[in-house]
Amino acid sequence: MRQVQNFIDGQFTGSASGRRFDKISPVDGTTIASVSEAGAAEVDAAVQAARAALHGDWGNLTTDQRADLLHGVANEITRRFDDFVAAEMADTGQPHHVMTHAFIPRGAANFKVFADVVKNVATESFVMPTPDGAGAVNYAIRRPKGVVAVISPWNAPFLLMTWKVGPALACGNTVVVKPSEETPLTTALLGEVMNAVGVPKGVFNVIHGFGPGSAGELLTRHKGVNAITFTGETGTGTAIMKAAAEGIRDVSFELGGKNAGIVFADADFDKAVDGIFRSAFLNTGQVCLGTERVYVERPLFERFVAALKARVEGVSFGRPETKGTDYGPLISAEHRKKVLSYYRKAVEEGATVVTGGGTPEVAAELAGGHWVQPTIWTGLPESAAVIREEIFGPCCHIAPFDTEAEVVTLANATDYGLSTTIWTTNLARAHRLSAAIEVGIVWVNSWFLRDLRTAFGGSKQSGIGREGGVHSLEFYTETANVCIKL
Ligand SMILES: NC(=O)c1ccc[n+]([C@@H]2O[C@H](COP(=O)([O-])OP(=O)(O)OC[C@H]3O[C@@H](n4cnc5c(N)ncnc54)[C@H](O)[C@@H]3O)[C@@H](O)[C@H]2O)c1
Ligand SMILES: O=C/C=C/C=C(\O)C(=O)O
Repeated sequence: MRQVQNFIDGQFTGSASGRRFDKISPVDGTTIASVSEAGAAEVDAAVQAARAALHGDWGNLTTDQRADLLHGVANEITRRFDDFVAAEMADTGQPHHVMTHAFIPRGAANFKVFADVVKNVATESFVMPTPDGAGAVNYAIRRPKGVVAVISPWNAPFLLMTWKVGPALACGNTVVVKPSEETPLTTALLGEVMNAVGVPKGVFNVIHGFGPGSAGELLTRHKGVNAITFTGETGTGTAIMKAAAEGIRDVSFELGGKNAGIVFADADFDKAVDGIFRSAFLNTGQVCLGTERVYVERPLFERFVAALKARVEGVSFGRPETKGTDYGPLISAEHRKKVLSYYRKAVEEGATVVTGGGTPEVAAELAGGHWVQPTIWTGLPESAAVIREEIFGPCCHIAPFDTEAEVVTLANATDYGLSTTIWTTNLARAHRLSAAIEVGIVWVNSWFLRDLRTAFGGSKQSGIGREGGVHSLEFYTETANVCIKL
């Protein structure tokens, strides 16, 4: 049985309490690892180690030396690519191609891009006149914020954790990471990489456990934490923001979504079907940027529903490492129960179930896994629960629309504001809609294309702040202005 330990001050360690929890395979329900649950002693040791590193070897490095180390981390991740793929497949049950083409390559990229941003982005300066005519010069300096708590979710664990750790370390901070209890493996593996590359001890720390009353809450309430970056459910964000208020700690939140996919009759039909299929069903629908509300211009509606149904019914379930598997399980029995409750609710509210709606036939050896059918609904009113609430599963509702104004109103009728995907060959219309839909991220004739230099984050209940490129510097550093009289 794989033993997963906390990683504190460069050492893998258990916990004073000896408490451990099981990591269950989403694929077949077997126990695949035993994980140490960090308590108050371990959380405090991790924060103290991070603090010491700030004032030790790490804090004494130049920006270029730090950037070189982070490029070394990226290179070591690449060298151990297969280890990270295997660990993340074990953690999530998601197919091999999802790991190799989408999620794991971003681990190295998230370190590389910010190592380069901190070296190449200028800080501002202004020369001002003064009454004596000699003038004064102002220039900005950036300092690390200090010890940053990183709390990450289970749906793309390595991508999402390194999306925060990369810029935090590039800016000179140190981190204490609390990965999701559902997916501890790749974050633990990154500790091995940090040691192998020679990142000073205490810079990168990992504590495992749960949220309320466990490592997550202990970390966010720890007075030695200077800032908190969190990705997860909106409700959890509320709890963490309350904890951050004690001691006035800055937060960066990437939260839930209920994203609209909009398909106009003039869209490239095959690309739109493929794009909506990916955005609704990739990672078994467990993608915050994914589409759960699809709106199709009426002349195309019937044809589009039939085409998406055919795509969905062609997926193959199976073990992630099995060649040809293109569809995995949900992360946990609890999440499966939640998604199936929405499947029932949709029928109670009068949905037409175009396909799916239940549990698929899988091989007997997989029967203990957290499998659900990919599902498409039509015929519901916009007030229906599956159209209002984030399900975070492989399902979407498709509704027809007639005018641009109508579909903008439909898309914006949500408390969330994360992302949208628009399919049309009329680019004037694409620009108009991109400005009108109240989200942080708009994709036109594409989905999940990511330039890591761009602003990334959600509006309304989907988040606070933007990360990406220079936007990450705004959160992971404190900017000071120096004014010198000439
Ligand atoms: N906006 C984005 O970029 C983005 C990306 C991925 C996932 N998400 C969202 O994340 C959710 C799915 O992930 P999840 O189920 O892991 O989210 P979650 O909120 O249940 O948990 C996320 C992390 O927070 C920890 N946590 C929970 N309660 C806590 C507390 N009170 N104090 C401190 N830590 C606490 C958990 O242990 C976990 O590590 C979905 O809502 C999805 O939309 C958003
Ligand atoms: O499930 C949500 C995926 C979020 C993706 C990112 O945060 C990213 O691409 O940086």
